[in-house]
Amino acid sequence: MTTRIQVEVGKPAHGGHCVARHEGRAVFVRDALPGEVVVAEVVQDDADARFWRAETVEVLEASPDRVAHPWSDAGAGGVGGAELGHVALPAQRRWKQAVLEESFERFAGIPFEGTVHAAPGDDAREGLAYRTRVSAVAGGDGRPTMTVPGTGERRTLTSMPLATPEAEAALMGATADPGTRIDVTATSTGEVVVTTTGREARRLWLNERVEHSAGELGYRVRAADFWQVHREAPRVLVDAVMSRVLEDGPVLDLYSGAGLLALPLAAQGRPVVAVEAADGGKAPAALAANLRSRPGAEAVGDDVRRFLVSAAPERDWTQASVVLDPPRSGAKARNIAALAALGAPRIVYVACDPVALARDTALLRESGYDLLEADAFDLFPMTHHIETVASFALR
Ligand SMILES: C[S@@+](CC[C@H](N)C(=O)[O-])C[C@H]1O[C@@H](n2cnc3c(N)ncnc32)[C@H](O)[C@@H]1O
Repeated sequence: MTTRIQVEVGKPAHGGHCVARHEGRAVFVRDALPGEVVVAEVVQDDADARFWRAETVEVLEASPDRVAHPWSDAGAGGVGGAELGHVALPAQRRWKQAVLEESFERFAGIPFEGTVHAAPGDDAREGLAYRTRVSAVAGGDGRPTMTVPGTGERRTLTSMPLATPEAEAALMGATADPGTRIDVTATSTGEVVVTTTGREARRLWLNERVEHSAGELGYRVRAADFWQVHREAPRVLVDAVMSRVLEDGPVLDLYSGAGLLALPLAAQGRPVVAVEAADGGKAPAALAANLRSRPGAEAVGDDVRRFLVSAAPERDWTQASVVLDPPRSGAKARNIAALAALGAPRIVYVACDPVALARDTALLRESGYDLLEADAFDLFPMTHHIETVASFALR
């Protein structure tokens, strides 16, 4: 039997839901907006649970920020991947601003004073047509499907409007053996590829171009390599990092992927050490390819933790800028401690998770760094994700 409750919806929480209260218990409600009154179906109603999760099934009093979901396959009861589609685009940014402010207040103990900026062109495209990478799983008839959150049910896609038109067309035209993952990559140079195995994706070399404030750069990237998803993200993040590192001196780029952030710094002729573990400790192929012709730039295939405690202390980083772009879980205590021990005067932290950033901010502050500023970029419209760039100075 399912439990339905009527709740007044409170503020947004990290993860794409809003907080409500029911009989003294916190309930995380999806597909709702702050200030709304909704009927929600509880999806986890364990009597002992500290909090419940619930899905909106009826909106009794709608927020003025509620809009029709732009993707017919998603929204309440539909596939995941666009959990803020029912929220007007400016209100999505206010939502993310509120999450950042709360994360900093709770986990960093200081206010978040930045702003959530739209990526260039997103307002004109209404927050759609931005993803250059999309993935799905082939259903029973071979066509692309995505999962309905919390159910495990797979639905065949009829469209994917978050993707660029080229990526959407490739995804919708793709078929594969049932159960196979389908990955679409549409590069900035017009290449569009569909891969269905990791082996194939590791063999397929592609070309990206990034036009940033200080010039234009070409990158070699395999379909399997990490590359920023939003069509404008490479440019936005390169500019954000370049304006925050020290004007000169060496750079240590940790979690460097294919070298998106390392290459423009190496192109300035400064010594760059870039560390990436994607190729399992072997030379990271894309990173090495992108830094090959840059004297003074080094591509290191290693785990960041291992590098920080073994190779890094043998060098002098006291004039260096560290660029840190960890996965969603953040850098965490042991990495922050090892990093702080290097004594680099500047750290530029690119974060895809506001709570992880706020926790790491607290750790950096305890380890002798001051937060200079932090600013945010809405590089994942229609979702709860947000990219934040923060800079820290050694006290
Ligand atoms: C968020 S991506 C950033 C990549 C790059 N800075 C960019 O913007 O394209 C994080 C990268 O860290 C790598 N990574 C994750 N855990 C790692 C670890 N423990 N050591 C080294 N690299 C790691 C991943 O393979 C991924 O390429």
